[in-house]
Amino acid sequence: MDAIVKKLVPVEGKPSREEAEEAVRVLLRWAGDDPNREGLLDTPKRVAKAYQELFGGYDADVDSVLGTTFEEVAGYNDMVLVRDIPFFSHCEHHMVPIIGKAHIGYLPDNRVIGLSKLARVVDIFGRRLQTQEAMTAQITSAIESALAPRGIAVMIEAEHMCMSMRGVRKSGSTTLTTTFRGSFEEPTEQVRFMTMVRGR
Ligand SMILES: Nc1nc2c(ncn2[C@@H]2O[C@H](COP(=O)(O)OP(=O)(O)OP(=O)(O)O)[C@@H](O)[C@H]2O)c(=O)[nH]1
Ligand SMILES: [Zn+2]
Repeated sequence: MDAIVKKLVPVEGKPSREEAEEAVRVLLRWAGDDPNREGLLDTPKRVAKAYQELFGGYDADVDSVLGTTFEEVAGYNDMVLVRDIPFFSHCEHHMVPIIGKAHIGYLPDNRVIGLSKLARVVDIFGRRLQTQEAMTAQITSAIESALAPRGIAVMIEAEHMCMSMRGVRKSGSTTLTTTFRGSFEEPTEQVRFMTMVRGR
């Protein structure tokens, strides 16, 4: 797996908690408020803590999450699809939320992975600053590298708050991204994937 997919280590080291809180105070002033008023006194501390959760994907180790695979599935070798995996991410351009769902399908090669692990991978990459394209590719590469399936398909549909709340202000528009690798490069497999994603 390439470096971007693996655990990321900040190049210049992490700032201290105090530095992070001071940065929040600067942004509060930039927004036009007074960081010293009562309601905002604890906000820098809360924001620093929230960032640890919202961006916890930088500290996560994808390889260890995807480490457990198993073969004993009675010869099952057809598509496994986990659809509608909800996620929250943040766009790397504006640092505002991306809200979406991921659908992950793969064709096993005599080996499967725990279903929850697919959702965990979405969380790891979601909890980083992202573009939707990169997140789609990273999820695909991580699973492909851990499981070596015959094929993998990943689709993400998401609303970007940077397009809804600000800028062009088009709320409700959805962006779709897909990657199809291995057997899913065949159009018939792509149709089967899409039919299963959309079917209810
Ligand atoms: N391709 C891609 N673009 C994204 C994603 N998230 C946000 N963007 C876009 O990133 C672009 C950044 O454009 P810039 O012109 O540098 O920034 P900006 O002036 O804030 O752009 P506006 O959003 O148009 O106001 C915008 O068009 C966003 O819609 C994403 O996941 N993928
Ligand atoms: Zn954005």
